[in-house]
Amino acid sequence: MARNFPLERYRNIGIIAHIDAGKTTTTERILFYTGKTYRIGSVDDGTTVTDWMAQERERGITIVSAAVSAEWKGYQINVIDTPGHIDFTAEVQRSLRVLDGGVVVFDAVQGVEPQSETVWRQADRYGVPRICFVNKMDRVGASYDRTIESIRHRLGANPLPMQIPIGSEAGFRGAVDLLTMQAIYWEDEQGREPRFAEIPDELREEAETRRGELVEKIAENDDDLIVKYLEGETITVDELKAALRKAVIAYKASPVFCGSSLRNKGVQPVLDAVIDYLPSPVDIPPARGIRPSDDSEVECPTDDDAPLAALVFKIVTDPYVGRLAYFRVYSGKVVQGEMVYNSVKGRRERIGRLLRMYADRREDVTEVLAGDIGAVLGLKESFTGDTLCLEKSPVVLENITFPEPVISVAIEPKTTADQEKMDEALHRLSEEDPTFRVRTDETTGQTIISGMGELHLDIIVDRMLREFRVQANIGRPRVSYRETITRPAIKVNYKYAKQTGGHGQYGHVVFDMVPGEPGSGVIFENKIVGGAIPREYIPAVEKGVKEATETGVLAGYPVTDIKVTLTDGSYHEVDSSEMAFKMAAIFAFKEGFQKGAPVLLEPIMKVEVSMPNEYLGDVLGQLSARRALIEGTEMRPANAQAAHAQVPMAEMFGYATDLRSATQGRGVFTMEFDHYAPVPASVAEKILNR
Ligand SMILES: Nc1nc2c(ncn2[C@@H]2O[C@H](COP(=O)(O)OP(=O)(O)OP(=O)(O)O)[C@@H](O)[C@H]2O)c(=O)[nH]1
Repeated sequence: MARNFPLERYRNIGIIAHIDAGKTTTTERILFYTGKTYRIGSVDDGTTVTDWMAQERERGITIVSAAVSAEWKGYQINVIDTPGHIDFTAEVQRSLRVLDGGVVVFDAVQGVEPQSETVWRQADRYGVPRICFVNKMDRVGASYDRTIESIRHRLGANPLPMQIPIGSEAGFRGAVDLLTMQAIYWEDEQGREPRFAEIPDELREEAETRRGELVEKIAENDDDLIVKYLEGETITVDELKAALRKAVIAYKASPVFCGSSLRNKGVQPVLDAVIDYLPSPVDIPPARGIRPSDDSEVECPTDDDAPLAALVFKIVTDPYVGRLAYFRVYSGKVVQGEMVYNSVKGRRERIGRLLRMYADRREDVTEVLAGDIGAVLGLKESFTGDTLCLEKSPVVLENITFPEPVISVAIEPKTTADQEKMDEALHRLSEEDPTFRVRTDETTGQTIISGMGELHLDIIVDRMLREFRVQANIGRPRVSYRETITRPAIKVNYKYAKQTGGHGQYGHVVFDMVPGEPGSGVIFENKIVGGAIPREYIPAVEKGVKEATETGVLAGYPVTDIKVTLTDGSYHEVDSSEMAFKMAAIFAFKEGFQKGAPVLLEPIMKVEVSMPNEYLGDVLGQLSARRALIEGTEMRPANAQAAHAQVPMAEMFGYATDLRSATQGRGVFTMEFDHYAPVPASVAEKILNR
């Protein structure tokens, strides 16, 4: 099958924003103007297309990144929806991983907000070129210039204003395009037919000055243009666009546009800018992967004829269609009916029905080519982060790293008859969401779910009810503590020997256990030389270690940041078994752990609170009472202050309510996991006594 469009005419983009900046409304308008939806959706009526999940509609929050395809002026634009709420940064991360460019939406009243900073930094990390859209120009207090200033100062970015607004607040009517020096007005109700006109007299001088500044800034980035500029030669609009495109793709500049999605103004120039300035899959460096046989690095060129390399970035369990895996093809093609190889799981899978998702329909396709995004039904073993490739030429694309869940709650079905249904529902939800985990507490037999915050777990419980019809009670949220050792335990020696009737059980291991780097998890290494323990028993020893780390010795929390090295041991010709070696490993681990001066670790969150000036004292007081380490404060526009702090997760429950009452509802905060740190002794004692 030929491509719908040449590869240079693909754009894989995300609409990135902090909560409530208008991402969903803007996405809606994009889908509307690109002609794939037949009426304008509205977040406030709960009729949007991308917010298809019921509770998203109710809460007005976009949770799931659906990938939707659209067409604009002969280009294919794949829009990957990204969530704005901090509890879902894992969703943001995994979508950023497969995007080639982003449209960052700002609220013209609020300017840069804490969450815009978080996602902006993440976009830096994943190397996503961006254009900016200053939305909500119709609101009272909207300011295009102040928003651009905050992009420059707070994000340290290089924003280039491409327009100036015409009219403001309720009188906002259109914009002056500083490249073409034309005025654009949106006058019809749906904003479908922008009217182009002369620049109004009162804006002409400002437009001239700002065009001069813009041309200089663009020319600065291009050796040929700067010469022309300095020599006073005319530079054409096409030359300016070409130079700006290069600068955007090299992360040197971000063009800025203005509008009001809700009032149907200003969206088409953003679509034009997506085409003009954001990269196609061939403009970005090829993806890199690892050859599993020898760990060598391989390049995955954007080429349909190269061996397949595709990344699964999203699993959605659709109650009607089934399990849908969204993937991005880097090299080669995914073909319906063919076998592919999941190199992370080491499994073969058959590609079932292949779909391209539009806002209002699904389209069956026979193949998805390099640089494109698709969805497949029927994969059984493949999850978010897995690579699909060819068995004869396996490759593992760089996996997506997700933060560890920081809170957990016990959950039980309202009726015991629902237990099985609940287990199934939780299992499926955890497949979709790598930051959501399910486990059974060994001592109480309770089902424990863990996630990134209270809202995250609320939504899981809500989805269980709606999509799987399981009612559940949940307990009080608890912090996900961890356990580790602080001192090495060398030559821990354990001999597991049992004589039961005829056959005996014999396994003997010697371990060195040392504290690991923060964030290193559990590492097992086999250093036995010679045949102290036959090779076939080593996996059983490793399994025993892994099992022992699942429930720690101090208070049953998972163990982390520890390195276990198997150095010696012995076996018995007749009585040794895998079981015996596993048991020996479990007992040795427990013994060594006690010797290693074990401590409890707690998750420490990076918290940023912003509020009007007059509440700063109260906010800092509240934070200090919550064991916060205040890192600093800074002035924000419009008489606001921001406080940065590190606060133990345990102290953050109920913070939203406290902050609201201390600031008369005007303070907002964001938090994200930062690191694990030892719990102070006095606090640890209380937790251990519980
Ligand atoms: N006045 C005004 N309000 C807008 C505009 N765009 C969006 N809104 C409103 O702002 C609110 C948030 O808009 P959404 O589109 O849901 O924002 P979002 O960023 O997608 O939020 P999440 O999906 O929850 O992350 C809604 O009530 C919109 O109606 C605009 O241009 N002007």
